[in-house]
Amino acid sequence: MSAPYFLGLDASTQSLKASLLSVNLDVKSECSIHFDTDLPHYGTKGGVLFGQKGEVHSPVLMLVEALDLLFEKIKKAGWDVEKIRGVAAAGQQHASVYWSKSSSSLLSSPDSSSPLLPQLQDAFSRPIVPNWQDSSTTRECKELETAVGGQQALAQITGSKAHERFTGAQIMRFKRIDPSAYDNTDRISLVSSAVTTLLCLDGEVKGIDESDACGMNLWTMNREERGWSEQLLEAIAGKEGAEELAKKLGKVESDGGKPVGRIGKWFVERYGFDPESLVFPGTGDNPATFLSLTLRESEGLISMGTSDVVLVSTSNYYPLPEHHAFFHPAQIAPPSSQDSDKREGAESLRYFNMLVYKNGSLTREHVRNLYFNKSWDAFNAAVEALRPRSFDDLPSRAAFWWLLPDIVPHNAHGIYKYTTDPTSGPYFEVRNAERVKEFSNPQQEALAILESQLLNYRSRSSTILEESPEAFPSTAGIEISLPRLTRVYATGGASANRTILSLMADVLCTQVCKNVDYLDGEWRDVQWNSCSVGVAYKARWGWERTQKGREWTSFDQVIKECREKRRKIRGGEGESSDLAEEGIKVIATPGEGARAYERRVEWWRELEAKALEDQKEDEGQ
Ligand SMILES: Nc1ncnc2c1ncn2[C@@H]1O[C@H](COP(=O)(O)OP(=O)(O)O)[C@@H](O)[C@H]1O
Ligand SMILES: O=C(CO)[C@@H](O)[C@H](O)COP(=O)(O)O
Repeated sequence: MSAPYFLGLDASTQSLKASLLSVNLDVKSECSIHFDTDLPHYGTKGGVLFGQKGEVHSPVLMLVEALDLLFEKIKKAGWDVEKIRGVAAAGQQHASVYWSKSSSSLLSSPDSSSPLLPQLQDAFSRPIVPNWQDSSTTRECKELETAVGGQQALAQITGSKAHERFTGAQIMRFKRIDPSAYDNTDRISLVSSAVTTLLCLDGEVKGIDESDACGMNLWTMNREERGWSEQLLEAIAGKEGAEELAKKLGKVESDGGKPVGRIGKWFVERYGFDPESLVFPGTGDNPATFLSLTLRESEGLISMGTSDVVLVSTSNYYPLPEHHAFFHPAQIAPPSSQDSDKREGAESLRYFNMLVYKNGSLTREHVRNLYFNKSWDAFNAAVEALRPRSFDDLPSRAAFWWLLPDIVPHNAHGIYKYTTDPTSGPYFEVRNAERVKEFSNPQQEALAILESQLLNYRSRSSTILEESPEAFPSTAGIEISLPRLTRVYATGGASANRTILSLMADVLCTQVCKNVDYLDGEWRDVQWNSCSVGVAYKARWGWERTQKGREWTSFDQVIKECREKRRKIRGGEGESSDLAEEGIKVIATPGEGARAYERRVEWWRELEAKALEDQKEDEGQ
């Protein structure tokens, strides 16, 4: 038998992507369908349509048609699909898909001579998929929090306070505005489990993955009684409807490496897939990205795409209203209340925590365009000219650029810039901060936005790590006052910028790494999509566990073994002290400037509080 391949899909807001990986996790090929341009007849912008009162959604049939097009494209590109032994899907988090009562028969044996789109027209009870940008459910969020005793209580149960985009509030609103369509709904999926269902096409709507379920405000994360929260089901569907809602939500997959089926006959007959190819539970886009870098305890991932997302790996459950707590997406977890198996190889529960910022790349781009003639080179030169280089070089300006109302801090909105005088002493410095419209030198604008964003990630990740002893050790002789991430992995478009990554190493006082590939004799930043690759890693892990004697092998172990094999294949070429491990390069380490930033976290926190006070005052006027 030839070496197996693995396939990862990523159904994100703007596109459907696929990555094909070798058995040692080399990315062989990628392709994608872009909703706006490849499927223009749906009229989406950025993959979505905007409705009334904060509604943001996309047509569910667009996802089905995208799947049809994606596999046609894969066929044209000549991918060796017959070698694929494992498949898994990632999907935008929180967004939900509603299956009709006839879905099960429509999903059981589609005709392989025809695409899926015409065959699944009646498979859905709701024509739209509410998108994560939807903000129409403020009323429902309040009701969910009230039902359990407030924000902190809901975060304690489900890992997050109520959020408009989370699925619980979305289902509650759907039931309120269209009760008959809700009644006609047989099952509710997340996007990841809907795509998993479409990969199996065996008549069964597949269970939601437990890590992805944490983005619903419905799943009890408490160690002893992990399961759908009765209290929250009742808040949504009433006492009489709670059981039915639990049925609609179905089973939750708590072992992300256990097959949920085989690739559908439709794929075998139409495209030549091997009928033995296994399908593993799908997961959310963020959990999938988390897997592409195999984070250890207290390490972090900072993704700088359209939005900035900070993920922190922890072994303790630490829910707070400002961030989201999720289960690790690839662990052999102890069984939940829904599981009947025993799991001798179960690991202790692991988590990751997530902070999501709407003001990421687009906001940085805005500052670059405003002051640096749309040039990242000019922006970077300004940062390099002014950045702190010693213990005493304390920043004396801060800029909060909340062009969009942000998620963290909740609803922070506006532009707030301050200068302070470090010689005036800690007590007076922030009190006497001067609010300015612009800094005296435009160079300061570049450094100020980056410092504020990075100090934000430094400050809030340290709060998440308060109970992690690993996060305290000093680094490079720099004395640490707050717990810190022991390593950061950077991904997303802005991670191409070495100046940003170098400043990140100083402000977060830690090593910054990236995924790299060895190509034509040198290590280069990878160009692949972390999310579909991360979920293909999961399929690779799950497949390994189907091999003799490997049933309880952990995800981290399998990835480590694959990396080791790749190193051997490289045969000693490209060995370098910059490699943190195979395929992971250290891009930046904290320099002298870190000593200055280490003294500025508290100062920044006070300035952020001041900016929020000023926002309140401005809005009151
Ligand atoms: N050299 C650079 N420096 C800073 N930001 C950059 C650079 N190159 C690209 N970006 C930013 O990356 C963003 C796109 O990131 P990407 O990860 O592709 O986003 P998404 O996956 O959310 O569409 C752009 O908005 C751009 O501002
Ligand atoms: O809402 C969140 C996380 O809570 C977003 O991170 C979405 O999960 C983003 O999906 P894509 O834009 O990548 O499709």
